[in-house]
Amino acid sequence: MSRPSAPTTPAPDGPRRPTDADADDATRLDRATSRAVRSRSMRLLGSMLRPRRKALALAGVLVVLSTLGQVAGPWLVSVAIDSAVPDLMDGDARTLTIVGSAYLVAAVAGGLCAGAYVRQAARIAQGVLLDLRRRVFRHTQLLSLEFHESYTSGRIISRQTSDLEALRELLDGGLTGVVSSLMLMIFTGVALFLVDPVSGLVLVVALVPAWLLTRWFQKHSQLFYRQQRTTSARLIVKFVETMTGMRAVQAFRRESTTEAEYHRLGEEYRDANLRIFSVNGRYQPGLVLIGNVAVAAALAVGGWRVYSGALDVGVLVAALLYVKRFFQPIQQLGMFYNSFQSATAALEKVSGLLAEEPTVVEPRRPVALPRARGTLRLQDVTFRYGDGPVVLPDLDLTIPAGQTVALVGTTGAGKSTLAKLVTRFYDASEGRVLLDGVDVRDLSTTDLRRAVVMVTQEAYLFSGSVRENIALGRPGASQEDIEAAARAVGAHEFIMDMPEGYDTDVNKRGGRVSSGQRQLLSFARAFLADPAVLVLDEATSSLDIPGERLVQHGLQTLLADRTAIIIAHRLSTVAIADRVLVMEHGRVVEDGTPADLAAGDGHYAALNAAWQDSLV
Ligand SMILES: Nc1ncnc2c1ncn2[C@@H]1O[C@H](COP(=O)(O)OP(=O)(O)OP(=O)(O)O)[C@@H](O)[C@H]1O
Repeated sequence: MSRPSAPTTPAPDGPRRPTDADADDATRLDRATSRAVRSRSMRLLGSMLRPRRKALALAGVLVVLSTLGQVAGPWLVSVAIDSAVPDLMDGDARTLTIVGSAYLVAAVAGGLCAGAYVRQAARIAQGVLLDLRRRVFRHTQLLSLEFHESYTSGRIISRQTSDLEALRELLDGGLTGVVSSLMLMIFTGVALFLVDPVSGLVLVVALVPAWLLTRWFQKHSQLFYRQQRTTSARLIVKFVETMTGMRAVQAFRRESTTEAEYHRLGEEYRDANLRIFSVNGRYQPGLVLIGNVAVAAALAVGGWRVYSGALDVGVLVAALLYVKRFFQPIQQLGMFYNSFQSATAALEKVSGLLAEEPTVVEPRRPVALPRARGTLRLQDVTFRYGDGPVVLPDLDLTIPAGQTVALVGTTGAGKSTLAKLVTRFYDASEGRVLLDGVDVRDLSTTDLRRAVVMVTQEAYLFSGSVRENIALGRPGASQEDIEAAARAVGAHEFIMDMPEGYDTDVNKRGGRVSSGQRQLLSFARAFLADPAVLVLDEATSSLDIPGERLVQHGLQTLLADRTAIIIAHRLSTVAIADRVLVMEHGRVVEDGTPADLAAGDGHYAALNAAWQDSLV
């Protein structure tokens, strides 16, 4: 695992780092957090735009040229009215020809530049989005298990889907429009002051209420947009959780409860949207009104000045056109503000995700361990999840190379936690985990994952063929090696019975495998990986007797010649172990061979007796 190249955010001033979770769950952030979150988003934006400086500069030139083309229009109209038409009346058509041609050239050149600007901006926007999409994916994969166990998959999904979608909406259309609108306003304002400063002053006066209205809108809509994103994320989380847990939902008749919760979240989402429309509904007509009043005022003042001979009619027409044009982009900006707000909130969340750092970090100078033998030592290990209670208190344990250890114990005793420490999905809070005398924190991830392989209970199969799924154990393995691994664990026969043998797609009809077969495939994968240490969380699902025998046989082959830690749920598995560790509240309370412990009068003896009874 390499360090993420995406920018990570140093902790801003303040008691604690604002995490994505904060932005996700709270719609009202305090000032300091809100500022930190915003500057984090800006840094992310900057890091994406910086490499595109040249392309941005070109887009800037194009938008300026296209705006100049547009702004020239009213001025040329004033020249036409005040000079070209009188000249024509005197029999001289040259001025009108020149002004008419200039108008045409400005319109055509402005149009061409506007088109080129839109294409250039789209190229930049699509590049930024692709970049961000890749970063989010890469970064999420790099984050440690601790993050994935606390951050629900629904929330990660909404980062990659609806949040990136909100950014796409802004970048695709909104931002291009915002920039050209702003340009148009600036250039129109300057042009107005140049042709008629008095009308310019009317505009400045009208800007005061427009500014106040915009501030009011910003203040109110910001909160509502954040609510919109939060409620939409909750809706997605609920949906994903329900769909992924469909078996449990149906088995426990939770349909009506989940439906009621989903309905409630849907209503919250609708209400957030309605609140947004309510402020939008006041802001936009308000701006239109201010714009129209400004035009009327400029017309009244200008008309009076024309009457008194202080202003030419052409200049008044140009000034009115400019005032009208000035307010058009403000309305557009108001509309873009919508997608801008969503995108800002989305960027805050995405930047929060990217600011998360892996808790299990790759060593700077790894100790090489190309061929591990498999001696494990947990030296004075204490472990707690985050700030939670101690789960493993001061554990000291040595497992010699080649030994098969079965972990048994009550639920919540810490068996899976121990497995997660040995595989370094988590680091010990205190003490050390050593593999062949080397602290696992000093091993490169490549060496560690080659030496220690974990087979999880769910025996996850990826979409693709059976062959590809087994080959994950050792990428690049030959067909012979894959088959040999499948034969060794007893999976070859059922694979050959599948419609396309090793090429059968595990997700297609006919490729569906039973839970026992799934386990055998994951054994074959682990066999192919050939690790020095195997950590196995045995599936709890009850297999039928032939199924169990098949799995048991495969397991024995898999365990030969390597160190193994098995979280054992079956008596047959414990029986093949060299040693049994009984755990309770994070401590090893019994340690011995299965036979010795069974003969004693401790926990294991009782458990063993219960197992034996269940077989009768
Ligand atoms: N990701 C986690 N975050 C916080 N606490 C956790 C986490 N995973 C487990 N725990 C807690 O740690 C303790 C030990 O859990 P662990 O999963 O290791 O037990 P276990 O012996 O494997 O149980 P089981 O047989 O039910 O799987 C439990 O109290 C559990 O609540």
